[in-house]
Amino acid sequence: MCYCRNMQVKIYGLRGCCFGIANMILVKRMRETLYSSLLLQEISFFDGETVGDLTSRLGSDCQQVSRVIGNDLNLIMRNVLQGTGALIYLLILSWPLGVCTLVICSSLAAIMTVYGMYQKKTAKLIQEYAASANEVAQETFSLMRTVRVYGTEKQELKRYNHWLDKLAEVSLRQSAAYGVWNLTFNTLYHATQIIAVLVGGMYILAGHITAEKLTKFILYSEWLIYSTWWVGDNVSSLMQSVGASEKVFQLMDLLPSDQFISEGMALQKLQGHIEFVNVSFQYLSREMVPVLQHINLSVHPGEVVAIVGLSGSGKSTMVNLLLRLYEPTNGQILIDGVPLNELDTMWLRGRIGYVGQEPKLFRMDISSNIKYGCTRNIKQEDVEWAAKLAYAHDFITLLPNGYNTLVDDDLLSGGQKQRIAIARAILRDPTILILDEATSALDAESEHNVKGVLRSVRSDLSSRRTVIVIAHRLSTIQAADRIVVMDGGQIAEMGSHNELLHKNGLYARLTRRQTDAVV
Ligand SMILES: Nc1ncnc2c1ncn2[C@@H]1O[C@H](COP(=O)(O)OP(=O)(O)OP(=O)(O)O)[C@@H](O)[C@H]1O
Repeated sequence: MCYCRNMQVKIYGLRGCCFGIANMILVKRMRETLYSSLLLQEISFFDGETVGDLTSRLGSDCQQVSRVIGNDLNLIMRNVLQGTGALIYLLILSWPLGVCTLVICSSLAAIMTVYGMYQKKTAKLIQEYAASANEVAQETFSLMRTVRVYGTEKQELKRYNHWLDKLAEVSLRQSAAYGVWNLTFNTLYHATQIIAVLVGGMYILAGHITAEKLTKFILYSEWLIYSTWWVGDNVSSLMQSVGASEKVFQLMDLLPSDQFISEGMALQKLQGHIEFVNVSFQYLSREMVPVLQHINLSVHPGEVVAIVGLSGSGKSTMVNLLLRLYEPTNGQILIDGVPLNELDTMWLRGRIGYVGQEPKLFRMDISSNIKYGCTRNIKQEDVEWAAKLAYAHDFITLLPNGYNTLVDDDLLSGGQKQRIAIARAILRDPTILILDEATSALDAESEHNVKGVLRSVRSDLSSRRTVIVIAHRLSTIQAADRIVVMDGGQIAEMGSHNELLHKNGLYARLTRRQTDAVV
């Protein structure tokens, strides 16, 4: 008895250690999860997930993992040890009574296994429904203006309630299962006591055991059955945690991309020659739909190439492949004659400037947003120089704290955000510049001026930069050296503005439609 108590004290000490370790593991896991998410082999993992879902998982699922280690494992270990000690002692006291108790505990263990599996399933459902409800709430808040304008408040509330109802239903089932589990435990617990008193009483009358031994037996059998209950309770909680954390484990199991583990080649100087050689591609989430088919394109150093085409024809996907956010399914992309996957990705990305369709800014001050990702030593004058060239300096100086103003969602207009993103690209002084509808929110005059700046300004004046520009407003790309017209994931036409007009194909048709629309 005394030995068992000592053991209990030591195990309590173990619990403290487990909690300490668990907290360290929690922080480490959260860091690792974010890190592995950023270095994922396949960026498509995020395509089916909303950012909100992932961020909530990052916090709550990691906490679940930590709870498993800090609490459940520790309690399971403690109760298994206590239960085993009690069982050995019971068998020594009276083996027939010990075997009876063991049979009852085994039944309890079988029931708790089934219950544990059920808990795992419901925990997964609860996590999924809670994430879906979160997603609706997050979406509604971020699209508040659209909801108000279209008067869909009740509709959104209904959508949210749908997931909450599902959540309530599963939670109710979970509580009912817990009730049944407790009832079973109590029945078996009392059955043990009744058996012990009845059989034990008969044994005393027959003179096989003493009353003192029977009292000890009842106490130890109580200990054994409670240990079994605790193990069951903690196993089911462990299953619950495992079920809820499945997504995080899945994320941790993914391998980091080759781009980050293998050291690629860094060229002495990047010329900016880009070649797409028979490139085909489809997204993992829609494997049956070919997005790009047999693309062959060579962009010379210093050339300005515009990519145009109908919505969904694969223009942005070409850029995504060039930025190595995805790997081509077939064919390869060469930069200065070297396959993209043999180049040092970080080195290459440091020489590429990219301005996307709807630039999102970080919650940092304007200066930091302009300097973002620039590895050179940047002075405030450089930041202002880039902002002036991007026609952003004037509106920045009118902000309450100028370049130190913190950017939040509603502070800047779409065009202003684009100018900041353009200033960021100018400051990097890239050899290859990619503009994906980068000036769509600018007025015509600013767009014209900014484009001129983007093409010409290079600190190394001896070289021009290679520019790939995606645009829907065809009037803005007429001066490009070459225009590539995309249709259904293939290159339909290629040539200068005048050549394509003479061809009287898709480009000429698109140009006519835009001119008609203006008239
Ligand atoms: N992450 C993704 N997962 C699955 N399919 C995608 C993904 N991104 C794009 N697609 C699909 O790939 C096709 C090409 O998309 P892409 O964005 O490259 O077209 P785009 O020509 O740039 O269109 P837009 O001019 O409207 O920007 C579309 O059918 C689109 O639905």
